[in-house]
Amino acid sequence: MPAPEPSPPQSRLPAAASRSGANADVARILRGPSGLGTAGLRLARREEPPTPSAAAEGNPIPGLYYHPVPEPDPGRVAEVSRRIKEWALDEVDLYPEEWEEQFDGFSVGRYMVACHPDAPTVDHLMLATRLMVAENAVDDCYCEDHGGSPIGLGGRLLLAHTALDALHTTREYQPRWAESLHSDAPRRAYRSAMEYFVQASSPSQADRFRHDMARLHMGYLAEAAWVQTDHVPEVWEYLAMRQFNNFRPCPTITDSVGGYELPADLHAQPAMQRVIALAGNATTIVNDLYSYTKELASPGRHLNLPVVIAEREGLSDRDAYLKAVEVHNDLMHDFEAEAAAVAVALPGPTAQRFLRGVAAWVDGNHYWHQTNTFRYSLPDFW
Ligand SMILES: CC(C)=CCC/C(C)=C(\C)COP(=O)(O)OP(=O)(O)O
Ligand SMILES: [Mg+2]
Repeated sequence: MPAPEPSPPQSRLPAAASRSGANADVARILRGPSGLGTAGLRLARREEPPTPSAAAEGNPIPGLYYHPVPEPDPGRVAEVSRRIKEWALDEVDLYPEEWEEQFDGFSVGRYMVACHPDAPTVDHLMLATRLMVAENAVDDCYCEDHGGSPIGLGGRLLLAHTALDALHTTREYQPRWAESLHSDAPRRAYRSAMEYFVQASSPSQADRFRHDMARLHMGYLAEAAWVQTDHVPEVWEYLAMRQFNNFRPCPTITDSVGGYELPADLHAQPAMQRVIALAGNATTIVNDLYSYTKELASPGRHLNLPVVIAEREGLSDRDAYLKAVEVHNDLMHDFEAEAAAVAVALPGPTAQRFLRGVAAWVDGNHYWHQTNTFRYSLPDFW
């Protein structure tokens, strides 16, 4: 007899936000209350309503479900940008001069200020910014654009992971490991960014981050294995890989960056885990859609959702891209419905703030992808 099919994990919490008719609840819970006297309950630091800024460059993908954000505070962006460059050059010797334009074009200051509107200080924003830069250094130098390769990736990633999750070994071997953490830019960046993060977060928040980074590294390895064997996975298999090769480690530090802690037992609730996974998946498919033309232009076949749908489902490039937009939109709607249900089931202020922080990260991530015209451009499908 065939084994029963596992059912998809569903929230056991009250269905407070079924898709129809719940938009107002979702908006209130994820973006904060509106109305007289409620400004202090919202995440955004400034008083302006969250309307898209006239200054925002780049066009949103037609038909994409997303929420515009206010233009990130220019004073904060300038200060984070200044400090992150100082860290990259003076503390971790991150890149050679030739890469400066790309470092600047990445606009990590604008990215992190947009994603963390409730960070109490620039020091808090720097925690996220250093980690974001370090994560991209590992992706670029080990996996992709700047000398990366699937060959030998497992060994490189594992050793870099020890910059986040220390090696505990004998006196004889400990010094060689400690030295190794200074031996290339990705390891220097991971080590330093993690040191700052550990100092500012609780042991449980640091461990949550290590776990999310192990997930990320596992995702990189699956992608690399498929590249090595020129394998195009089925669409659901691709989505499984991309759930790990995913932005998840960024929204899940929203509480550390906000200067508070979501207790481990609330973070571990299956319904909260589902919300986090859906948010991470939606943000990562946003990357697949905005980086589509960049990845088409890169050497070899770069797997992303539209490419996999076209290949596996026999659709034209355009139809596959439009289907990928629908997949993203479904993930976003599910994220919002499940987050609203969790907010009802866990009504304490910390869980609510964490959920709003994750939603703010989702919206800021879309903003950054849309407006980063240095890095991304849309295909000509409309
Ligand atoms: C910041 C972070 C945790 C990144 C991990 C995974 C990752 C690099 C992405 C989700 C971005 O995807 P991709 O490698 O396709 O990036 P680009 O399209 O090259 O911007
Ligand atoms: Mg991409």
